[in-house]
Amino acid sequence: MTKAPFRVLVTGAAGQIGYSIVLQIAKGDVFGPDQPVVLVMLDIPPMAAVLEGVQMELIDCALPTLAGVEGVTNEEQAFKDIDFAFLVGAMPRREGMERKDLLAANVKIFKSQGRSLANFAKPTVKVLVVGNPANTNALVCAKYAAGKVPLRNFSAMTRLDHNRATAQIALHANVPVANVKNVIIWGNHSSTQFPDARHAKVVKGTIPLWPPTWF
Ligand SMILES: NC(=O)C1=CN([C@@H]2O[C@H](COP(=O)(O)OP(=O)(O)OC[C@H]3O[C@@H](n4cnc5c(N)ncnc54)[C@H](O)[C@@H]3O)[C@@H](O)[C@H]2O)C=CC1
Ligand SMILES: O=C([O-])CC(=O)C(=O)O
Repeated sequence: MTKAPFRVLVTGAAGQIGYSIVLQIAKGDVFGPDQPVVLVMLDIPPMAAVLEGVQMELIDCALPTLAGVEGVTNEEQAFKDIDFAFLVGAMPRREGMERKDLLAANVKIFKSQGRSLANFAKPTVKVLVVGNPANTNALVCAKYAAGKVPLRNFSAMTRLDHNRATAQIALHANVPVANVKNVIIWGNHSSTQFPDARHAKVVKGTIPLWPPTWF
């Protein structure tokens, strides 16, 4: 591979989501089969041994797109010269909680990581915030990285809401999900989210099928 590797950070790499996305990034599903990546995985110090296990598993896969894999527990090393950041590491909801109930625990993580983006990352870094409440954390992170990393480089992961709405329409209409188009999601990745199916297009065989009777 002739391209220079991207340095890609995944935080919370020892957790549920982090563990499932690192392989997809490492094997070329995200940046393409001819783009090498150096994967940098950050977690908190008590998770160092788990992180080392994840690192060993990735090395054992002998993936041609994986130019290097580092497991670290401090932000300076993690954010140094990165091109992309997947900010997953944060507390998840427990029973009875709303995503906004995670603010107290999680906002401080994204303040600190915003500062680390400003201090250590490439100014061209692109950042996807997954840790909840994702939209608020993305805003906090962007605010603390301001002056170094432009606001437009930050996204919050709300795609899941769009996928869920599309999949539910497909289930109700009894069609493959590929037959559902133009679903829109408004609002936050929270209880204020609004799946908007008014402009959706659903096709069964060759027959347009919208709105169905149950809508
Ligand atoms: N935006 C979205 O669509 C979704 C967001 N989420 C959110 O993603 C986050 C992670 O979820 P899971 O992987 O299921 O949780 P998890 O608890 O399995 O993993 C979280 C990991 O983050 C680590 N961590 C905690 N503080 C950290 C810090 N300061 N720096 C680096 N790592 C840190 C933990 O040690 C743990 O390994 C949660 O906030 C969850 O609510 C979950 C699903 C969908
Ligand atoms: O529900 C949660 O807490 C995790 C999440 O964001 C989702 O699955 O949409």
